[in-house]
Amino acid sequence: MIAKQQKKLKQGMLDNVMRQFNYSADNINLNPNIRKILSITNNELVVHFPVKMDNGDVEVFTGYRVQHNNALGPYKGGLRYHPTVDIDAARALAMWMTWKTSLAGLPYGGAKGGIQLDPSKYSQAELERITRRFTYALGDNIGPELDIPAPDVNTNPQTMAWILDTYMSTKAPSERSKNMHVVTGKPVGAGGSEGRDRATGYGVFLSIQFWAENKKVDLKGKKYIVQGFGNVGYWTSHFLEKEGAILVGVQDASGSILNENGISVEDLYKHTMEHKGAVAGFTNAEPIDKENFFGINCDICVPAALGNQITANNADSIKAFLIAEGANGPTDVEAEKILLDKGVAIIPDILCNSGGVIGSYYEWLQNRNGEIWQLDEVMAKMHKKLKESFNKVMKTSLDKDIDMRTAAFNIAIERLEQAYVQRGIFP
Ligand SMILES: NC(=O)C1=CN([C@@H]2O[C@H](COP(=O)(O)OP(=O)(O)OC[C@H]3O[C@@H](n4cnc5c(N)ncnc54)[C@H](O)[C@@H]3O)[C@@H](O)[C@H]2O)C=CC1
Ligand SMILES: O=C(O)CCC(=O)C(=O)O
Repeated sequence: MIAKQQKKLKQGMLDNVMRQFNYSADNINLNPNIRKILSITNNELVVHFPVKMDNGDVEVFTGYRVQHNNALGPYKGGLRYHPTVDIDAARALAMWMTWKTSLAGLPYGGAKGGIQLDPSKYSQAELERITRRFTYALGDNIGPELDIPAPDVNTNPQTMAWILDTYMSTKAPSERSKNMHVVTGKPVGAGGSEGRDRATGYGVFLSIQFWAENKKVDLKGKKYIVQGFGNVGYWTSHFLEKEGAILVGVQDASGSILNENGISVEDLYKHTMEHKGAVAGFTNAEPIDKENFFGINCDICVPAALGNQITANNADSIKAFLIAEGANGPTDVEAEKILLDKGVAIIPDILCNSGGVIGSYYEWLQNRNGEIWQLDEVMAKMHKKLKESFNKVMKTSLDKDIDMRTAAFNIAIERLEQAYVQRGIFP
């Protein structure tokens, strides 16, 4: 079952990001030499490392870190713990990171990685040992000015704190404090930044709000569904609810639920905290079949789980007029064609979920400069930065009469092209 799902995600995500890239490269007539460079990853690290389990047995795990491109700055991107993590998934996700950091105007490149495992099968103590061993195995292939990991699916501030602690333990005492920015998304008490916890969801919410302002749509009373109720799904829902939008459906790994009259975001969050993160069993909503989730009657759809969730198989059933991609790569190329033909707008992942890496950048800057910023400062900076990105994408989309994903890719790739040309690699 896992092997089957893995195959589907693996083939889909890399194929998807390459098709998106090539479409945009054709659209901007990208320098063919730069197309060659950007089509392939710079470095790929696969590590196998043994870890002692609670019962005394040893298990060997496989971890990945793919560094796609660093033309604009150090590699940056999350670590995912999931059975579907493999080399192609890491390649695809690393590539999306390069476009995302470029679009956001950050001094970063793109990377991604993780471990192929189902974390629900391991105790907290085992996850700590797995993370520490993985960090040792990565060694100096990560570093505060080289490659800076962050949280992704099934990793969190605690995971980042273990990585930081392990990485620091490999450095001389006098060097340790200089390495605080080797990871972002840390707990605030361990060098993290105020606001990084909500950064991605806040960015998804702001993207929806900017889009709504642009199209003169009032978010109050609009119905929305969310796939994934983890970090991104929860915080997006939190901000949308505050704006008066109504959550009517949620799907996560445990099941799918519906209440056309509205689901309280905070009540559902409380339920998930008491049920190992699962939405299943929430009493103020009814369970529905997994297959019917994307067809729920709503205005806005927020995929905030895994890649390739909206495909040619379900795109036609979508009733929403707006898809805001909280996840990376949730919509495949075939589905996107169907949706655009139907007049559905899509705020693409590399814009929509870029609040996360923008929040990470602020954490990295604070660590690097010995500063501590207040929450309102971080949120205000994030708002300004996201608005700039959003406006650029919207303007390009309207001026050139292209969809928002192509506009976002064009801006991101042109910035990279300019960097290569100005550095004189192709005189
Ligand atoms: N955490 C971050 O800062 C960022 C995350 N993202 C992307 O957002 C997405 C979600 O990430 P997080 O919220 O951080 O992860 P998370 O681990 O906090 O939550 C993941 C959620 O997805 C659900 N899920 C897993 N498999 C599923 C399936 N087959 N069907 C339906 N739901 C499923 C889980 O039950 C959980 O609710 C990922 O695509 C990630 O790459 C993007 C930018 C930044
Ligand atoms: O915060 C970061 O550095 C990257 C987060 C991430 O993995 C993503 O944006 O997909």
